[in-house]
Amino acid sequence: MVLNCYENDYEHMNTYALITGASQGLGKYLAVELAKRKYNLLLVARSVQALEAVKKEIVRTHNITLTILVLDLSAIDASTKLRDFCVTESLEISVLVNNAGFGLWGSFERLSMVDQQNMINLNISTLTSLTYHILPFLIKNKRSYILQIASTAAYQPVPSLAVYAASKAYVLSLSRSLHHELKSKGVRVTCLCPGPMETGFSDRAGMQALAHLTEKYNMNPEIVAQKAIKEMFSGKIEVVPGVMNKIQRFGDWLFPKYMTERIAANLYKK
Ligand SMILES: NC(=O)C1=CN([C@@H]2O[C@H](COP(=O)(O)OP(=O)(O)OC[C@H]3O[C@@H](n4cnc5c(N)ncnc54)[C@H](OP(=O)(O)O)[C@@H]3O)[C@@H](O)[C@H]2O)C=CC1
Ligand SMILES: CC(=O)[C@H](N)C(=O)O
Repeated sequence: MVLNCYENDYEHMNTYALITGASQGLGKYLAVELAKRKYNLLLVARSVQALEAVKKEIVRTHNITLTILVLDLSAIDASTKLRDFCVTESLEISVLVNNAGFGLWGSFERLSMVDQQNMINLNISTLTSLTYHILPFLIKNKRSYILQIASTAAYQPVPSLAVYAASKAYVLSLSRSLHHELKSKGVRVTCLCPGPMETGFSDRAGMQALAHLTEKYNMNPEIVAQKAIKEMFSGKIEVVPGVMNKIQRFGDWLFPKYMTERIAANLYKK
């Protein structure tokens, strides 16, 4: 298998890829793809057991250094704690993957504001502040990469996922701006906009009742991760994996917003 990036160029050897939300789901497979390319890994999530299991699985196959850090990234000081850990451990970071995130399914006024604020803290605030605080590590390298995880939900408002979809629209907008701002500094920014995947997302979002819908369009997160990392190293600004997701993206562009919003409202109605 030909792995793009720099398998013949050992500039990145001994540097780390920092991946948030790597204890399961998409983040775990993104970690595997970077381990294949001989990156050392710093994996961050809340569940120590799940992180330990991922570590055991990866180091069994790949000869890299893998460090885990248990941290609730929805906490306001999480990004500075993570930055301080990287300074204390003298980690050279050349890839940042802001993957940790979750959704909440339900009407805006009925969902808990505390839970929705936590989602904003993780999906928006920590993603932004971690990008800011890790940037100095990335700029030290000749080539570095940032992979931000948004969603196809970024392309249109989704009633019953109102704050979640808005958070992903923010991630997409921020990523596209930073792609241009940071190019001259040797930092390539890519935004991944996947559609539904077979992960723990739906359970956490409380979307079990929509299983008939999500399972119909679910993508394998391992396939999504392979596409995402390949396109990140090729410097692509925006990645929409899967034909159905590309069709949805085209439809969101082509049809009037009111029409696509009504379709989403009916699809995701709780
Ligand atoms: N699955 C899908 O249908 C889609 C998902 N996405 C996006 O993909 C990304 C990955 O989600 P996915 O893999 O699907 O979902 P999962 O729920 O399977 O994984 C989420 C990961 O994030 C971690 N995480 C969640 N909350 C926190 C927190 N407060 N602090 C630290 N880590 C946290 C979890 O670990 P732990 O619980 O141990 O903390 C886990 O490793 C998310 O940003 C999501 O929005 C986008 C489109 C579709
Ligand atoms: C809204 C979804 O079903 C999906 N999890 C996504 O984030 O696009």
